[in-house]
Amino acid sequence: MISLNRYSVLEPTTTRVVLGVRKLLAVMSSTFMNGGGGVRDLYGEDRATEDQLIITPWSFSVSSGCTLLRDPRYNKGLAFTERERDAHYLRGLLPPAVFNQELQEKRLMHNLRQYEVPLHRYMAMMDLQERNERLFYKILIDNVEELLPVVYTPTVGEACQKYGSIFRRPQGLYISLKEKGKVLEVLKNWPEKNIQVIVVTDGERILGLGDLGCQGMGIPVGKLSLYTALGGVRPSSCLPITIDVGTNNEKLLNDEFYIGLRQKRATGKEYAELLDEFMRAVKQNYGEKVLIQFEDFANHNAFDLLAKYSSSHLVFNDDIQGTASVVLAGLLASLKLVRGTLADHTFLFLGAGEAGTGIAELIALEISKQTKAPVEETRQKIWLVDSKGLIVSSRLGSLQHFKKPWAHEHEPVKELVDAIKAIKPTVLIGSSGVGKTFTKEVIEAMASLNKKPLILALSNPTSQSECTAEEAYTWSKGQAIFASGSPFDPVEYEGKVFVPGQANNAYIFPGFGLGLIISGAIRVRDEMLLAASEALAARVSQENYDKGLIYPPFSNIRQISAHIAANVAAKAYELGLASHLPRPKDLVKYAESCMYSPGYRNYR
Ligand SMILES: NC(=O)C1=CN([C@@H]2O[C@H](COP(=O)(O)OP(=O)(O)OC[C@H]3O[C@@H](n4cnc5c(N)ncnc54)[C@H](OP(=O)(O)O)[C@@H]3O)[C@@H](O)[C@H]2O)C=CC1
Ligand SMILES: CC(=O)C(=O)O
Ligand SMILES: [Mg+2]
Repeated sequence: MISLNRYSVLEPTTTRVVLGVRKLLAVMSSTFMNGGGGVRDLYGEDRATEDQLIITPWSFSVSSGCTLLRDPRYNKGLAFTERERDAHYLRGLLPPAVFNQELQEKRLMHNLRQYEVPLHRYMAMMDLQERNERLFYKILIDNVEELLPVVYTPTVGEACQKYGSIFRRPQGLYISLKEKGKVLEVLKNWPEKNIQVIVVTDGERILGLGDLGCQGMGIPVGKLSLYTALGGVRPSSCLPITIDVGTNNEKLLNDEFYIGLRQKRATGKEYAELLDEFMRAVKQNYGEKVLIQFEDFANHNAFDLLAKYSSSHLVFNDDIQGTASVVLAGLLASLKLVRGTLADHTFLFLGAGEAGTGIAELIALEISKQTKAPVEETRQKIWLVDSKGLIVSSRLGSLQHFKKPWAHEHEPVKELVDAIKAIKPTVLIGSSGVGKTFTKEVIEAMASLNKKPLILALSNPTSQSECTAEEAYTWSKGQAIFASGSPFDPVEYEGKVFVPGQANNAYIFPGFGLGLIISGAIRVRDEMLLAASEALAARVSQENYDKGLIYPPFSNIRQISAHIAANVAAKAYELGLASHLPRPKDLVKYAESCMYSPGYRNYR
């Protein structure tokens, strides 16, 4: 198998065929000139580059034998055929049996199900990803509903909390303050050159678990595995990154197994400079069309980073924009169950941060689009409560900028339940990161005001959910339409089975990103988020509605992602932001055809 290896690790015993010296030197020099920019000398032959250092000498080699078995991208384990075992020097390195991929999948799923501790399943999945990438994605795609809670929320939250203890092999790129001034060089250490999506965190707001510093790496790794499994983006073009500027988490700072910088978080100029260097280096190394997804930054940085880079880079904040799009989709779908239009509803949020205000703004934009009323007017039916109570105009002077548009005229209200009584919302959305805040009194208040209250408990992981599915259905006496950020099992209440939906941005970002990639989009616009919501809402079937669901099951997610991608791409073409021309006629088919397929390939 031809793979790109570091020149320094080439050994005659592990690499049987090395390309000719001339070609090797040429490849070594290729594209890896120092990033002064300007000169694109692929083979290090121009006078203009003769004084530049080769930062990373790469070489092509042909993997066989143990090297092949240890290369997760090409390893097939026991699925190597007799012919492949002969041709690739594998004889004796594998036991005699040949298992096809389906049998491997069956065996692995059987083994995974033996683990009773979710974290052990997570670790087994990560081991598989590092051992046999195609098998990892095949079992994730084929068993998505069972494995999503393992590689994603809630288990990924626990994995991040214990990342230092369970750390085996590094996944993704770590860029810390130590690398300030050298970020481009760090990017060049990553072996893949054709990167299409980067998910980056600084670890400060990991799910609802707070500051986990460098251990937040589990989130970009998990999100990108969903980009591939759910959205079909090739794993080789995905790059997880953690920016380590320290942590204010004392527990981690005192933990001997903590893997990050042992210092308090850098802020202000020092933080901004590292982030800016990173953003410039990404564009320089991967070009204009690489998608940078910001994930789990604290809100005091998240809004500013998005605003600062949205006009110069292809950036997307999943917590603000992806969450908004998924919730709007659920609301649009719910109109089949509660009737009326979006404009007929009144919305109350517990939590006015990235998720809360992001969702609020997209709802306001959609109502404005539907009714032609100005967005300043459509915001009036949307209310938010933060840790200090209802956001009202008398608080304007002390509010963060992203809360100001929601400061409506009203007397101050401290408690959520009192806000419900005063505002009389039809929809209650939890985005506070604080568990158990939708108390019995809260749910009962919603049920007393509405025949079918819509209750979304978005906070992750499960421990931070505002209420459980069982609480929502029982306390509302079966009236609630309920969905949550982390999954809950179906609930039986008075002889009826209620199936809760999962309102999680995982429905949106994989298809959204694919849509940007296939159209060659260069910027993200709100209209694309609305297009994604509409595509997702349209995938909810009558059968789903009959069960009280406002989201389709994840089992169809690849098809759903293709429709989301097609709608997003169509919008990119319409807005003149697409660069892949001509526009494919059938965007759904085109999106499907671009999706990564994890089946093993035959080796000659
Ligand atoms: N389901 C999904 O797809 C997604 C879920 N989430 C989840 O949403 C949660 C919040 O994320 P995010 O918006 O980014 O976080 P932020 O930190 O940006 O916002 C949290 C908000 O909750 C408020 N808050 C905190 N404690 C309380 C309380 N006791 N009562 C009322 N309000 C409170 C904060 O108030 P103040 O401003 O006063 O501090 C702040 O406004 C997390 O758990 C995250 O996992 C996030 C993205 C996607
Ligand atoms: C789902 C997600 O992005 C979050 O909880 O932060
Ligand atoms: Mg997130």
